[in-house]
Amino acid sequence: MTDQPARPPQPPAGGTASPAAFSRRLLLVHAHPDDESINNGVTMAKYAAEGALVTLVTCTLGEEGEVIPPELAALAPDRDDALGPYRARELATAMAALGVTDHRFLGGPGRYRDSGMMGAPQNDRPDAFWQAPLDEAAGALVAVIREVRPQVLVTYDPNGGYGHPDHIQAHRVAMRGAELAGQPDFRPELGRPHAIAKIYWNCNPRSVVEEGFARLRAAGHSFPGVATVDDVPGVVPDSEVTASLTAEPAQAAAKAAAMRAHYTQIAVDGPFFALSNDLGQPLFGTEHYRLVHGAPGAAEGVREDDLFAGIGDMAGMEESARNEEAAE
Ligand SMILES: CC(=O)N[C@H]1[C@@H](O[C@@H]2[C@H](O)[C@H](O)[C@@H](O)[C@H](O)[C@H]2O)O[C@H](CO)[C@@H](O)[C@@H]1O
Ligand SMILES: [Zn+2]
Repeated sequence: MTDQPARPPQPPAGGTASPAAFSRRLLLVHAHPDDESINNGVTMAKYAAEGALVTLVTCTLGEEGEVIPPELAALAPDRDDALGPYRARELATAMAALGVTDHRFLGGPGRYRDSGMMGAPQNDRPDAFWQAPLDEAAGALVAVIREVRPQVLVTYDPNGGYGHPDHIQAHRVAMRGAELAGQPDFRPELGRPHAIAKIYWNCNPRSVVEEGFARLRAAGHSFPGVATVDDVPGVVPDSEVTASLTAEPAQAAAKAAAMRAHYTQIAVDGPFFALSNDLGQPLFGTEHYRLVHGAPGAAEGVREDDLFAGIGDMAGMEESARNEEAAE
């Protein structure tokens, strides 16, 4: 984008500059602290370094997670139930590693609680994200969308990647929020309507996942076991991938550092990692997407290498909208 500032707008101490100061604005909606780094660490680091506004909305604090380090076992939900605030701090550290300054919890920290894995009794807690009325939760996201006014939204596929209730609900809330944010008659007190130009779902091309496991099996690693292709979220035929972003060395390092920051959830060993199930899996330096809304910015059959591709002509419209806003 030729109108990128020479230096990205610098946020005021302890905060983020106004969204209007950024010509490119990316919004990501995730279920738990750690999902953003696992799925989009390279993407977030790339756009933050390029001066775009990267806004992360995390829907829960991850209160029902397992705890890897034995010395932190007391944080667990069936012990001190103190994992949520701890993971919020892990997330802040991960965001610093990625250079992201705008991260929020949907409805405020603790508004929606981690629902546990599908079928767990925690699914039925009244404060579980899985129980949240869709338009209530989507309304909280509309407030963010109308404030930030992103051109690009990233979230999960309808299965949440792997069927976790919070991931499925995060998908639903993200898609419903994008729909409602553009409707003038939906809660006008939340701000001017905003239509998001492009929406992507996270995915992993099967050939890349299979190659990653071949690397893992061939390499030495420290994990007690190895996951399978089916354990990786969002595996799709290669042909369904419409965008791929490959890390520069700095972004690969930032992603690994961000994943390490989620110390209670992730163990990183070079180009591999494991969750609390101790099953090694590849740490991907290229992140892949399916465009599900908006015009592709590359020719038919050619993968985009930039999620903002094709939005260039939107910049002028956004600029005039900002000028109008400033004149009001
Ligand atoms: C990556 C992700 O979405 N993690 C979730 C998930 O955690 C998994 C869960 O504890 C499972 O029982 C383990 O075998 C697996 O290793 C974990 O990754 O679900 C948690 C509870 O909802 C959630 O807090 C965590 O972020
Ligand atoms: Zn998750």
